[in-house]
Amino acid sequence: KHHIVFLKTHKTGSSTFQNILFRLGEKEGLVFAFPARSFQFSYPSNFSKKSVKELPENATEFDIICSHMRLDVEEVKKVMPMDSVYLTILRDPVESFESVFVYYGSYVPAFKLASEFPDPLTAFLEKPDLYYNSTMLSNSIAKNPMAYDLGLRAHDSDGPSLQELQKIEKTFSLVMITEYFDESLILAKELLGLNLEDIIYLKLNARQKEDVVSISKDQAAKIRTWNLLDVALYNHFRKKLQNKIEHYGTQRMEQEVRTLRGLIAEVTQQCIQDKAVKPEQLEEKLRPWQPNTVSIFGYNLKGNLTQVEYDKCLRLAWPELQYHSFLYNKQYRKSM
Ligand SMILES: Nc1ncnc2c1ncn2[C@@H]1O[C@H](COP(=O)(O)OS(=O)(=O)O)[C@@H](OP(=O)(O)O)[C@H]1O
Repeated sequence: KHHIVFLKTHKTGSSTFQNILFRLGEKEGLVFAFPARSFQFSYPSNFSKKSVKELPENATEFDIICSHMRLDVEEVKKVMPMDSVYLTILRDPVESFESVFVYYGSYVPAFKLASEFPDPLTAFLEKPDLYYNSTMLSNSIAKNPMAYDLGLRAHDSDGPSLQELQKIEKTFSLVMITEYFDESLILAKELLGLNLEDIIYLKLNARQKEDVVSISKDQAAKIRTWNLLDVALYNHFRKKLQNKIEHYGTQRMEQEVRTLRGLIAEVTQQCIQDKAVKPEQLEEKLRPWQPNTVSIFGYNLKGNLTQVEYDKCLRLAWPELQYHSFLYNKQYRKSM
Protein backbone atom coordinates (compact mmCIF):
# COMPACT_ATOMS: atom_id res chain seq x y z
CA LYS A 1 0.00 0.00 0.00
CA HIS A 2 1.32 3.42 -0.94
CA HIS A 3 2.27 5.98 1.67
CA ILE A 4 3.14 9.22 -0.09
CA VAL A 5 4.05 12.74 0.98
CA PHE A 6 4.13 15.16 -1.95
CA LEU A 7 5.30 18.65 -1.05
CA LYS A 8 3.30 20.75 -3.48
CA THR A 9 5.52 23.73 -4.29
CA HIS A 10 4.05 26.84 -5.94
CA LYS A 11 4.03 27.41 -9.71
CA THR A 12 6.19 24.44 -10.59
CA GLY A 13 3.74 22.12 -12.35
CA SER A 14 2.79 20.68 -8.95
CA SER A 15 -0.96 20.62 -9.76
CA THR A 16 -0.25 18.35 -12.72
CA PHE A 17 1.58 15.90 -10.46
CA GLN A 18 -1.03 16.26 -7.72
CA ASN A 19 -3.68 15.26 -10.28
CA ILE A 20 -1.71 12.04 -10.95
CA LEU A 21 -1.72 11.37 -7.19
CA PHE A 22 -5.44 12.16 -6.89
CA ARG A 23 -6.15 9.55 -9.57
CA LEU A 24 -3.80 7.04 -7.95
CA GLY A 25 -5.37 7.59 -4.54
CA GLU A 26 -8.86 7.18 -5.94
CA LYS A 27 -7.94 4.03 -7.86
CA GLU A 28 -6.28 2.41 -4.85
CA GLY A 29 -8.75 3.68 -2.23
CA LEU A 30 -5.99 5.52 -0.35
CA VAL A 31 -6.91 7.73 2.62
CA PHE A 32 -6.03 11.37 1.91
CA ALA A 33 -4.83 13.73 4.62
CA PHE A 34 -6.83 16.82 3.66
CA PRO A 35 -6.68 20.28 5.19
CA ALA A 36 -9.35 20.72 7.88
CA ARG A 37 -10.31 24.00 6.26
CA SER A 38 -10.06 25.05 2.66
CA PHE A 39 -7.53 23.57 0.23
CA GLN A 40 -4.22 24.27 1.96
CA PHE A 41 -2.65 23.43 5.31
CA SER A 42 -2.71 26.83 7.06
CA TYR A 43 -0.32 28.22 4.41
CA PRO A 44 1.78 30.39 4.63
CA SER A 45 2.14 29.35 8.28
CA ASN A 46 4.14 26.20 8.92
CA PHE A 47 2.39 22.86 8.53
CA SER A 48 0.83 21.69 11.73
CA LYS A 49 -0.91 18.45 12.68
CA LYS A 50 -3.78 20.64 13.88
CA SER A 51 -4.50 21.82 10.34
CA VAL A 52 -5.32 18.27 9.17
CA LYS A 53 -8.91 17.00 9.02
CA GLU A 54 -9.37 13.98 11.31
CA LEU A 55 -9.24 10.41 9.95
CA PRO A 56 -12.45 9.24 8.32
CA GLU A 57 -14.47 6.55 10.15
CA ASN A 58 -12.94 3.05 9.93
CA ALA A 59 -9.55 4.33 8.75
CA THR A 60 -6.51 3.71 10.92
CA GLU A 61 -3.97 5.83 9.08
CA PHE A 62 -3.52 8.40 6.34
CA ASP A 63 -1.86 7.16 3.15
CA ILE A 64 -1.27 10.27 1.12
CA ILE A 65 -0.84 14.01 1.60
CA CYS A 66 -0.44 16.32 -1.40
CA SER A 67 -1.97 19.76 -0.74
CA HIS A 68 -0.04 23.03 -0.43
CA MET A 69 1.83 23.46 2.83
CA ARG A 70 4.97 25.01 4.22
CA LEU A 71 6.94 21.91 5.20
CA ASP A 72 7.74 21.04 8.77
CA VAL A 73 8.97 17.46 8.52
CA GLU A 74 8.60 16.69 12.22
CA GLU A 75 4.94 17.76 12.12
CA VAL A 76 4.27 15.79 8.93
CA LYS A 77 5.71 12.71 10.65
CA LYS A 78 3.03 13.06 13.36
CA VAL A 79 0.39 12.59 10.65
CA MET A 80 1.91 10.32 8.02
CA PRO A 81 3.25 6.74 8.41
CA MET A 82 6.98 6.44 9.05
CA ASP A 83 7.56 4.56 5.77
CA SER A 84 6.09 7.37 3.64
CA VAL A 85 7.95 8.22 0.45
CA TYR A 86 8.61 11.97 0.13
CA LEU A 87 8.59 13.71 -3.25
CA THR A 88 8.62 17.30 -4.40
CA ILE A 89 9.22 19.37 -7.53
CA LEU A 90 11.42 22.38 -8.37
CA ARG A 91 11.30 24.59 -11.46
CA ASP A 92 13.85 26.98 -12.96
CA PRO A 93 13.65 29.91 -10.51
CA VAL A 94 13.47 32.49 -13.30
CA GLU A 95 10.36 30.80 -14.70
CA SER A 96 8.75 29.99 -11.37
CA PHE A 97 9.38 33.45 -9.89
CA GLU A 98 7.91 35.14 -12.97
CA SER A 99 4.86 32.87 -12.68
CA VAL A 100 4.52 33.55 -8.92
CA PHE A 101 4.93 37.30 -9.47
CA VAL A 102 2.22 37.51 -12.10
CA TYR A 103 -0.18 35.01 -10.51
CA TYR A 104 -0.02 36.57 -7.04
CA GLY A 105 0.47 40.13 -8.34
CA SER A 106 -2.59 41.48 -6.57
CA TYR A 107 -2.45 39.33 -3.41
CA VAL A 108 1.12 39.58 -2.12
CA PRO A 109 1.76 43.05 -0.61
CA ALA A 110 5.32 43.30 -2.00
CA PHE A 111 4.08 42.62 -5.53
CA LYS A 112 0.98 44.76 -5.13
CA LEU A 113 3.09 47.83 -4.31
CA ALA A 114 4.99 47.39 -7.58
CA SER A 115 1.82 46.79 -9.57
CA GLU A 116 1.17 50.52 -9.83
CA PHE A 117 4.07 50.86 -12.29
CA PRO A 118 3.53 50.30 -16.01
CA ASP A 119 6.06 47.44 -15.89
CA PRO A 120 5.60 45.97 -12.39
CA LEU A 121 8.21 43.20 -12.65
CA THR A 122 10.95 45.60 -13.81
CA ALA A 123 10.01 48.04 -11.05
CA PHE A 124 10.08 45.29 -8.42
CA LEU A 125 13.41 43.86 -9.58
CA GLU A 126 15.00 47.30 -9.65
CA LYS A 127 14.65 47.68 -5.87
CA PRO A 128 12.98 44.61 -4.37
CA ASP A 129 13.89 45.56 -0.80
CA LEU A 130 11.84 48.70 -1.17
CA TYR A 131 8.66 46.63 -1.57
CA TYR A 132 9.49 43.55 0.46
CA ASN A 133 8.84 43.61 4.16
CA SER A 134 10.01 40.21 5.39
CA THR A 135 8.11 40.46 8.67
CA MET A 136 4.77 40.26 6.84
CA LEU A 137 3.62 36.65 6.58
CA SER A 138 1.62 37.50 3.47
CA ASN A 139 4.93 38.34 1.73
CA SER A 140 6.25 34.82 2.32
CA ILE A 141 6.11 33.80 -1.31
CA ALA A 142 7.77 37.01 -2.56
CA LYS A 143 11.33 35.75 -2.11
CA ASN A 144 12.69 32.22 -2.70
CA PRO A 145 9.16 30.77 -2.94
CA MET A 146 10.30 27.16 -3.38
CA ALA A 147 12.73 27.35 -0.44
CA TYR A 148 9.91 28.85 1.61
CA ASP A 149 7.62 25.91 0.81
CA LEU A 150 10.45 23.56 1.83
CA GLY A 151 10.56 25.27 5.22
CA LEU A 152 13.93 27.00 4.71
CA ARG A 153 14.78 30.57 5.86
CA ALA A 154 13.69 32.02 2.56
CA HIS A 155 13.95 35.72 3.39
CA ASP A 156 17.75 35.54 3.80
CA SER A 157 19.97 36.57 0.91
CA ASP A 158 22.57 33.79 0.98
CA GLY A 159 22.43 30.23 -0.33
CA PRO A 160 21.47 27.11 1.64
CA SER A 161 23.89 25.64 4.14
CA LEU A 162 25.27 22.16 3.54
CA GLN A 163 23.21 21.04 6.52
CA GLU A 164 20.00 22.31 4.95
CA LEU A 165 20.73 20.57 1.66
CA GLN A 166 21.57 17.34 3.48
CA LYS A 167 18.30 17.51 5.40
CA ILE A 168 16.30 17.88 2.17
CA GLU A 169 18.26 15.04 0.57
CA LYS A 170 17.60 12.84 3.57
CA THR A 171 13.87 13.63 3.56
CA PHE A 172 13.05 13.39 -0.14
CA SER A 173 13.46 10.21 -2.18
CA LEU A 174 12.82 12.21 -5.33
CA VAL A 175 13.05 15.90 -6.16
CA MET A 176 11.46 16.25 -9.59
CA ILE A 177 12.45 19.01 -11.98
CA THR A 178 9.81 20.73 -14.12
CA GLU A 179 12.19 21.12 -17.07
CA TYR A 180 12.49 17.32 -17.03
CA PHE A 181 8.86 16.72 -16.18
CA ASP A 182 8.39 13.48 -18.11
CA GLU A 183 11.74 12.05 -17.04
CA SER A 184 10.85 12.93 -13.44
CA LEU A 185 7.54 11.10 -13.83
CA ILE A 186 9.30 7.97 -15.10
CA LEU A 187 11.56 8.07 -12.03
CA ALA A 188 8.50 8.59 -9.78
CA LYS A 189 6.82 5.63 -11.47
CA GLU A 190 9.86 3.43 -10.71
CA LEU A 191 10.11 4.67 -7.15
CA LEU A 192 6.43 4.09 -6.39
CA GLY A 193 6.03 0.92 -8.45
CA LEU A 194 3.44 2.36 -10.84
CA ASN A 195 2.52 1.63 -14.47
CA LEU A 196 2.99 4.02 -17.38
CA GLU A 197 -0.83 4.36 -17.50
CA ASP A 198 -0.77 5.77 -13.95
CA ILE A 199 1.42 8.72 -14.95
CA ILE A 200 -0.48 9.84 -18.05
CA TYR A 201 -1.38 13.52 -17.56
CA LEU A 202 -2.65 16.71 -19.11
CA LYS A 203 -0.70 19.87 -18.31
CA LEU A 204 -2.79 21.76 -15.75
CA ASN A 205 -2.88 25.33 -14.48
CA ALA A 206 -1.12 26.94 -17.46
CA ARG A 207 -1.47 30.70 -17.96
CA GLN A 208 -2.61 32.07 -21.25
CA LYS A 209 0.42 33.10 -23.27
CA GLU A 210 -0.46 36.84 -23.24
CA ASP A 211 -0.08 36.82 -19.45
CA VAL A 212 3.46 35.43 -19.49
CA VAL A 213 6.05 38.20 -19.16
CA SER A 214 9.03 37.60 -21.42
CA ILE A 215 12.16 37.97 -19.35
CA SER A 216 15.26 39.81 -20.55
CA LYS A 217 18.78 38.62 -19.65
CA ASP A 218 19.07 41.50 -17.21
CA GLN A 219 15.77 40.66 -15.52
CA ALA A 220 16.73 36.98 -15.33
CA ALA A 221 19.98 37.90 -13.58
CA LYS A 222 18.08 40.07 -11.10
CA ILE A 223 15.54 37.31 -10.43
CA ARG A 224 18.43 34.94 -9.72
CA THR A 225 20.10 37.38 -7.33
CA TRP A 226 16.83 37.98 -5.47
CA ASN A 227 16.11 34.25 -5.26
CA LEU A 228 19.60 32.97 -4.53
CA LEU A 229 18.40 30.19 -2.26
CA ASP A 230 15.97 28.87 -4.88
CA VAL A 231 18.73 29.02 -7.49
CA ALA A 232 21.09 27.00 -5.28
CA LEU A 233 18.40 24.42 -4.51
CA TYR A 234 17.38 24.16 -8.13
CA ASN A 235 20.94 23.77 -9.43
CA HIS A 236 21.74 21.16 -6.81
CA PHE A 237 18.65 19.01 -7.40
CA ARG A 238 18.71 19.45 -11.18
CA LYS A 239 22.22 17.97 -11.20
CA LYS A 240 21.02 15.18 -8.95
CA LEU A 241 18.11 14.41 -11.25
CA GLN A 242 20.42 14.39 -14.28
CA ASN A 243 22.58 11.84 -12.46
CA LYS A 244 19.51 9.73 -11.72
CA ILE A 245 18.52 9.82 -15.39
CA GLU A 246 22.03 8.70 -16.37
CA HIS A 247 21.93 5.97 -13.80
CA TYR A 248 18.52 4.84 -15.09
CA GLY A 249 20.01 4.71 -18.59
CA THR A 250 19.66 7.59 -21.03
CA GLN A 251 18.36 5.43 -23.88
CA ARG A 252 16.00 3.49 -21.65
CA MET A 253 14.69 6.82 -20.35
CA GLU A 254 14.22 8.21 -23.88
CA GLN A 255 12.26 5.11 -24.83
CA GLU A 256 9.99 5.34 -21.77
CA VAL A 257 9.39 9.05 -22.31
CA ARG A 258 8.48 8.37 -25.94
CA THR A 259 6.01 5.71 -24.90
CA LEU A 260 4.51 8.00 -22.25
CA ARG A 261 4.09 10.83 -24.78
CA GLY A 262 2.41 8.39 -27.17
CA LEU A 263 -0.07 7.39 -24.46
CA ILE A 264 -0.71 11.07 -23.64
CA ALA A 265 -1.38 11.78 -27.33
CA GLU A 266 -3.85 8.87 -27.38
CA VAL A 267 -5.89 10.03 -24.37
CA THR A 268 -5.82 13.61 -25.61
CA GLN A 269 -7.25 12.41 -28.89
CA GLN A 270 -9.87 10.35 -27.07
CA CYS A 271 -10.89 12.91 -24.40
CA ILE A 272 -10.20 16.47 -25.43
CA GLN A 273 -12.27 18.67 -27.69
CA ASP A 274 -10.27 21.88 -27.15
CA LYS A 275 -6.97 22.54 -25.39
CA ALA A 276 -5.91 25.90 -23.93
CA VAL A 277 -9.51 27.05 -23.39
CA LYS A 278 -10.02 30.47 -21.80
CA PRO A 279 -11.92 30.47 -18.49
CA GLU A 280 -15.03 32.17 -19.87
CA GLN A 281 -15.43 29.34 -22.38
CA LEU A 282 -15.24 26.59 -19.77
CA GLU A 283 -18.11 25.08 -17.82
CA GLU A 284 -17.71 25.67 -14.09
CA LYS A 285 -16.83 22.04 -13.38
CA LEU A 286 -13.76 22.33 -15.61
CA ARG A 287 -12.76 25.93 -14.87
CA PRO A 288 -9.53 26.26 -12.84
CA TRP A 289 -9.49 28.83 -10.03
CA GLN A 290 -8.64 32.23 -11.51
CA PRO A 291 -6.54 34.93 -9.85
CA ASN A 292 -7.78 38.39 -10.79
CA THR A 293 -4.71 39.36 -12.80
CA VAL A 294 -4.28 36.45 -15.23
CA SER A 295 -6.28 33.82 -17.10
CA ILE A 296 -5.63 30.16 -16.44
CA PHE A 297 -6.42 27.74 -19.24
CA GLY A 298 -8.50 24.58 -19.00
CA TYR A 299 -9.84 21.85 -21.30
CA ASN A 300 -13.19 21.08 -22.94
CA LEU A 301 -14.04 17.39 -23.10
CA LYS A 302 -15.46 15.71 -26.17
CA GLY A 303 -19.23 15.54 -26.23
CA ASN A 304 -19.77 11.97 -27.38
CA LEU A 305 -18.01 10.09 -24.57
CA THR A 306 -19.54 7.02 -22.90
CA GLN A 307 -19.99 7.32 -19.11
CA VAL A 308 -16.86 5.24 -18.51
CA GLU A 309 -14.82 7.39 -20.90
CA TYR A 310 -16.25 10.60 -19.41
CA ASP A 311 -15.28 9.56 -15.87
CA LYS A 312 -11.73 8.83 -16.99
CA CYS A 313 -11.37 11.98 -19.12
CA LEU A 314 -12.90 14.25 -16.50
CA ARG A 315 -10.31 13.19 -13.94
CA LEU A 316 -7.43 13.99 -16.28
CA ALA A 317 -8.70 17.52 -16.93
CA TRP A 318 -10.26 18.19 -13.52
CA PRO A 319 -8.80 21.31 -11.90
CA GLU A 320 -7.36 20.96 -8.40
CA LEU A 321 -10.18 22.47 -6.35
CA GLN A 322 -12.99 20.54 -8.03
CA TYR A 323 -11.14 17.19 -7.83
CA HIS A 324 -10.08 17.89 -4.23
CA SER A 325 -13.71 18.63 -3.22
CA PHE A 326 -14.91 15.47 -4.96
CA LEU A 327 -12.36 13.29 -3.14
CA TYR A 328 -13.08 14.96 0.19
CA ASN A 329 -16.82 14.44 -0.21
CA LYS A 330 -16.26 10.81 -1.15
CA GLN A 331 -13.93 10.16 1.80
CA TYR A 332 -16.10 11.86 4.44
CA ARG A 333 -19.51 11.31 2.81
CA LYS A 334 -20.26 14.99 3.27
CA SER A 335 -19.35 18.16 1.42
CA MET A 336 -16.46 20.41 2.40
N1 LIG B 1 3.94 19.19 -17.27
C1 LIG B 1 4.34 20.45 -17.14
N2 LIG B 1 5.51 20.83 -17.65
C2 LIG B 1 5.92 22.10 -17.54
N3 LIG B 1 5.21 23.08 -16.91
C3 LIG B 1 4.04 22.73 -16.39
C4 LIG B 1 3.54 21.42 -16.46
N4 LIG B 1 2.35 21.39 -15.85
C5 LIG B 1 2.12 22.65 -15.42
N5 LIG B 1 3.13 23.47 -15.74
C6 LIG B 1 3.26 24.90 -15.44
O1 LIG B 1 3.34 25.04 -14.03
C7 LIG B 1 2.68 26.23 -13.60
C8 LIG B 1 1.57 25.88 -12.63
O2 LIG B 1 2.19 25.36 -11.50
P1 LIG B 1 1.38 24.81 -10.23
O3 LIG B 1 0.35 23.86 -10.66
O4 LIG B 1 2.42 24.30 -9.30
O5 LIG B 1 0.72 26.13 -9.64
S1 LIG B 1 0.01 26.31 -8.21
O6 LIG B 1 1.02 26.82 -7.29
O7 LIG B 1 -0.55 25.05 -7.78
O8 LIG B 1 -1.04 27.34 -8.46
C9 LIG B 1 2.17 26.88 -14.86
O9 LIG B 1 3.19 27.76 -15.28
P2 LIG B 1 2.90 29.20 -15.94
O10 LIG B 1 2.03 28.89 -17.15
O11 LIG B 1 4.27 29.70 -16.32
O12 LIG B 1 2.22 30.02 -14.91
C10 LIG B 1 2.04 25.71 -15.83
O13 LIG B 1 2.08 26.11 -17.17
